[in-house]
Amino acid sequence: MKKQELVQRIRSKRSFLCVGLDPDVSRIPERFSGDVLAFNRWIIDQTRDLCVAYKPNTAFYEALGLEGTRILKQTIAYIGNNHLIIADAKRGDIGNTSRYYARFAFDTLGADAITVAPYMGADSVQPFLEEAGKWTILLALTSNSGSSDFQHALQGDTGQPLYERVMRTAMEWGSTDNLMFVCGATRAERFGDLRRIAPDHFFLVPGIGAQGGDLAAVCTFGLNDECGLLVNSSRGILYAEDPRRAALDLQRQMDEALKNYAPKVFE
Ligand SMILES: O=c1ccn([C@@H]2O[C@H](COP(=O)(O)O)[C@@H](O)[C@H]2O)c(=O)[nH]1
Repeated sequence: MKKQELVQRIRSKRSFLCVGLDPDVSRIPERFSGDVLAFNRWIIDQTRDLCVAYKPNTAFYEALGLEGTRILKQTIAYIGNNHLIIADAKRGDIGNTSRYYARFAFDTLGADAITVAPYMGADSVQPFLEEAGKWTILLALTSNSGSSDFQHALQGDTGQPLYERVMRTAMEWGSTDNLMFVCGATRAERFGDLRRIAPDHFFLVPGIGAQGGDLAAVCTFGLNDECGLLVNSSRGILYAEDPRRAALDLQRQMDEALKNYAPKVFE
């Protein structure tokens, strides 16, 4: 899905919600009898009109063995072509291996985007960026507490935090049409800075809901004239008493935020 199409979908749905599909068999309602695919289909049916993206985290499927890969592929097929599908796999290896990670995510699974770790540098990220019409979503400032171990560390030569160096360097590898950044909602105080570094790139923002991130602050400082945000919620929707209601609450907050902070999206 091209950026213009994504922005058009955000505009018409008045939503930049990404629903995380992280099925935990021990938390799926009993009536599904552990049938993960049936649960995923139900969640998708409940949320289709309220979100613009789905993000299955591959860990939850890999843990189910061969059957998990089948479920993931069928889930992606069930979503269809009208949503951006992000394989949250946080890959990255020597170039030759990254090429096969890309092939798995884009060709075997049918995803539109994949999350990638930047640690191994340019040649580890390039094979993902080379895939025409696909998105690479690079970890910049993650939502977990351990993100301060490395990502905030100031770089001796420039005095920039590492996440800034990652973003500025990667912006030379990719463009606003094939590269996004993961920026955690639990780091909302940094969103002004993140937006200054990358004014025109989309950010994938996990960390609201179960991790306690601040959606309002993310929107205030993170929205740009094309929206520029995909905000993810996984457990906060999947295991809510009423998943549709939980998604609708978020969509309404997003609609308000777009009107207040990004009215140009509608022009
Ligand atoms: O910095 C990051 C990067 C990825 N994630 C992933 O997003 C979802 C969040 O799930 P919630 O249940 O909404 O907390 C999950 O798949 C994480 O692995 C992240 O949280 N932070």
